[in-house]
Amino acid sequence: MDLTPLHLVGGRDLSGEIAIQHSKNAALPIIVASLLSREPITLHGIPRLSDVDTILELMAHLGTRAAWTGPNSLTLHTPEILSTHAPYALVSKMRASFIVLGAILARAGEATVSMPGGCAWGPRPVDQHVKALRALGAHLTEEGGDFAATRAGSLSGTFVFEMLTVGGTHNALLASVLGDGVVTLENASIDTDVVDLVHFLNALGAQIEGAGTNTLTVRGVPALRGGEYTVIPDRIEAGTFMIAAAATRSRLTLTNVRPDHLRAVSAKLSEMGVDILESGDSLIVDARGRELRPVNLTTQSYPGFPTDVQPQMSALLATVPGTSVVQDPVYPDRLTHVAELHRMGANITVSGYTQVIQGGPLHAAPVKAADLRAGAALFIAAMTCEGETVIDGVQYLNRGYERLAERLRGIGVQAWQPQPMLASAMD
Ligand SMILES: CC(=O)N[C@H]1[C@@H](OP(=O)(O)OP(=O)(O)OC[C@H]2O[C@@H](n3ccc(=O)[nH]c3=O)[C@H](O)[C@@H]2O)O[C@H](CO)[C@@H](O)[C@@H]1O
Ligand SMILES: C=C(OP(=O)(O)O)C(=O)O
Repeated sequence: MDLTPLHLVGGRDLSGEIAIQHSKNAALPIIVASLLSREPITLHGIPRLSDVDTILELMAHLGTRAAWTGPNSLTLHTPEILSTHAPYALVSKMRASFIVLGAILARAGEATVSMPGGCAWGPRPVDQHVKALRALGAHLTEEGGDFAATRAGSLSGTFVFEMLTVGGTHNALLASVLGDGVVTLENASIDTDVVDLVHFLNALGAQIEGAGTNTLTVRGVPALRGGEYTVIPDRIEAGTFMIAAAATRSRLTLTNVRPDHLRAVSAKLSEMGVDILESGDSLIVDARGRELRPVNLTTQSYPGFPTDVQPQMSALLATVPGTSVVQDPVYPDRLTHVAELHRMGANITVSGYTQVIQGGPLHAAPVKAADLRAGAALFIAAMTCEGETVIDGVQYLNRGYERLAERLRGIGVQAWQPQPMLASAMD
């Protein structure tokens, strides 16, 4: 994937239509869940992202044969688990890979998985993953940076999560699907990515009830069959482009969206004065000629305002005259966008997990993304500036946004990644 910096000249309206990719954060656990079946599985709507390449590298190590059978269609087949060890070099690249623990444990009866690394914005504990698996009967030890898990028989029993955790719910579900026990997960996440994972697993023959509620009941089954499944649209990418339309005071049509997954973002943009029109699986965002109002927001688990859209919203609010207050208690240190937005003239004061934002015009500057959604905040800010912004750290954008420069050009943004000159061409 192209790692050269993203150049963007802003100050122009967005226009037309953008087809939103399918969900990265639903696709990754579904790809991992394919480990539970010995039979081939075809997935549609898999975004071509570096995170997908990373998880496939780990899966290849575990024994999965993967083949792209269409631009966004992937066939996965794991007839045997060849290794029950997910090493540091592969797990540390991406936190989502930690859920292979539950999947390998279910399929092979034992698993050793390296602790996931912390993220650019701070610690992200996995204590709930570990407590859940232990409460359901797995034996877990921690040594040398690895978690080693074994199970004597099928997992069973009840676990009550201490907070809503998407990854923790994924891991506990994956560990519980095979066998003959009954597992009840209480205070489970109702996130769209958990619901999509349950729909996928049930399509392969799992027996999970309660998707979309806080209580999930898993009745173990002896095996999962193969099958075909299409992943849901990416609500975080959709939220990003809705905010981009608002920031540039444009009218933009988003296709391949689930408007019902975007209600918290839509409500905040409406409160600011943006018109949002839902029509089937499309959404029209219209901010033309609007004087947007500042707002306050606090992130929450789904269906609340998503932390994954907080940096983008902070960038938008940095352009809206008046005072906005943004709080991110889900990830209190998710603030790497702030210093970079300062370079573009933003007035943001941070205290704990609270940003107090005094909006006003921004200006182009060289900036660097230190994580995925901070990168999105920067390209949104750049769209509002006359002049050329150069965004470094494109490897983070490649984690979550498919063919970004090309798709930005499709909606009227001047965006490009200059190709480095080959040595031979410079002779
Ligand atoms: C690949 C993927 O899908 N990533 C998403 C997933 O991450 P991830 O699944 O890692 O996030 P969680 O839902 O687990 O985290 C929610 C909150 O619970 C806390 N927590 C979580 C687990 C745990 O064992 N102990 C604990 O304290 C976290 O610190 C956080 O404050 O959901 C996050 C919250 O919507 C999103 O920002 C990420 O983009
Ligand atoms: C934070 C994200 O992903 P991850 O949990 O993999 O870091 C994200 O998608 O915004």
